[in-house]
Order: sequence, then structure tokens, then C-alpha cells
Amino acid sequence: MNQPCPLPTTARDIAPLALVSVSVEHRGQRLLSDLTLRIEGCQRTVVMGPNGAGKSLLMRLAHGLLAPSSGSVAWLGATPRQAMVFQRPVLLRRSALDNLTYALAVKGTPRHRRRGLALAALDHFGLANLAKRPARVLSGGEQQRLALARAWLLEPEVLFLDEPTSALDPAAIKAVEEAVIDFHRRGTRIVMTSHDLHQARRLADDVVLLNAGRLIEHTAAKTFFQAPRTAEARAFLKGERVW
Ligand SMILES: Nc1ncnc2c1ncn2[C@@H]1O[C@H](COP(=O)(O)OP(=O)(O)OP(=O)(O)O)[C@@H](O)[C@H]1O
Repeated sequence: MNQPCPLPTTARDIAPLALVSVSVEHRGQRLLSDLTLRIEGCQRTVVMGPNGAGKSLLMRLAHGLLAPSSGSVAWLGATPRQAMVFQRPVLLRRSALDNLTYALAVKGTPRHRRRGLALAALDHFGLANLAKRPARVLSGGEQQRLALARAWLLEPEVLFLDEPTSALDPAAIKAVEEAVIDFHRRGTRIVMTSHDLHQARRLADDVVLLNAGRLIEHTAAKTFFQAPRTAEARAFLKGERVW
């Protein structure tokens, strides 16, 4: 699933992520079953599937927040710099600006550069006038843009986004999608989950379809939307129940 990289970047050199026969069990229940999947190159991979399919589990496994019960999850090379943006952003009880300067401090950015970089990132994500506002009182869309600004400053080689637009209005969705495109242009590999078929059509280079903890398809987006290989994918695209 490695398409030619159209970007003038080093994204093609980011290590592939290989999941081999991965299962996740919880109290005797299989939540993910025997999943083998490789994510590589500089693609934007969109993970889709019905509620409970295992999309968030897959993201957490891929980002190293969850260990598999069996099988292996490994970067085939140097572990890349990564960031993850969640549906409900995890922000500190500080101002928007301080959330960003703190992330830069953790990253090791020298103190004298932090404020300028943080202000530039706020500006880039349309948050310049909210710099002093406590992050926790920002609206959902503003919080999501702040989370993206924080990820932007971390300069990830791989960015994971778990349903980043599910609670947002159309303008906020557009802002998040533009941010995803910006990251990708900068050479970041994108792995995101989405329930929105239109969004997946707009953003995906390849699609991973999960159902009931199993991998159904991993195909180039064009193939997935025009000629899906499996009956499950055809049903999913028609909005039919696939279980
Ligand atoms: N910590 C956990 N303990 C027990 N079960 C869990 C846990 N996390 C997830 N699950 C179960 O694993 C399955 C997959 O969950 P997951 O959140 O990955 O689904 P999803 O595809 O992201 O769904 P949605 O589209 O509804 O967000 C669900 O049935 C869920 O109840």
C-alpha cells in the first residue's frame, strides 16, 4: 500500500509501521482479532468502520498507548516523532498560550524561543486572539485547533487523529481538514479515523476498513470508493449494517 510520494519531503523515509497478527483481548473478549496491517510512505490513511469496530483501539496500539495481547506492533526502522489528536483534546488547566509553551518546554525548545513559536502557531490556527484564555473554556472547535497547534509545534513525522471532527460545526471541520492537509504538505504521515465518508473521500489516500475487530480491507482510496473488494465494504458504503 505504498503509493508514490508526491511530496518534496523526507516522508518516504519514515519507518513503516507493521502490525502482525495483532489481537487485543479484555476479560476473555476479543476486541481486535488477528490484525495484520502495514502503514508506510507519506500517505493519509483513513481508518473507517462502524461503531465499536476497533478504530480507536487500533490508533492507540499504533501510537504505543496500548500493548497487544498477542502479535506485534513495530516500527521497521527508527521510531518516528509522533503526535496524537483525540476527539476530546487533553489540555492543561492553563491558558491556550501556556499549553503551547509547556509542550515546547517538554520538547526541549530553549526558553527564549518558546513564546514566539507558540504565538506563531496560535496565529497559524486562527487562535491568536484567544492566547490568554484558559484552554478548558475554549469551545470544542477551538480546543481541537489548539490541540492541532500543539501537535504542529511538535513537528511530528506521523500524526494520529482519532475522530478529530466528530463534534464540530462545518467551519471547524473545514479548519481541521485544512490543518491535516497542511501537516501532510509538510511531510507528515497522517493516520486518522473518521465516520464521515465525505471527509474520507476528501482526505484519504488509502482506507482501512475494520468491522467487529477485524480488518476487512486496506485499499487505495480510489479503489475503496469506486470498486470495494468486499461485500462488507460495499454494504458499509451504502450505509447498511455490516454485522
Ligand atoms: N478499555 C476497554 N475495556 C473494555 N472494552 C473496551 C475497552 N476499550 C474499547 N473496548 C471495546 O472494544 C471495542 C472497540 O472499541 P473502539 O473504541 O476501538 O471502537 P471504535 O471503532 O473506535 O468505535 P466508535 O466508532 O464508536 O468510536 C468496543 O466494543 C469497545 O466497547
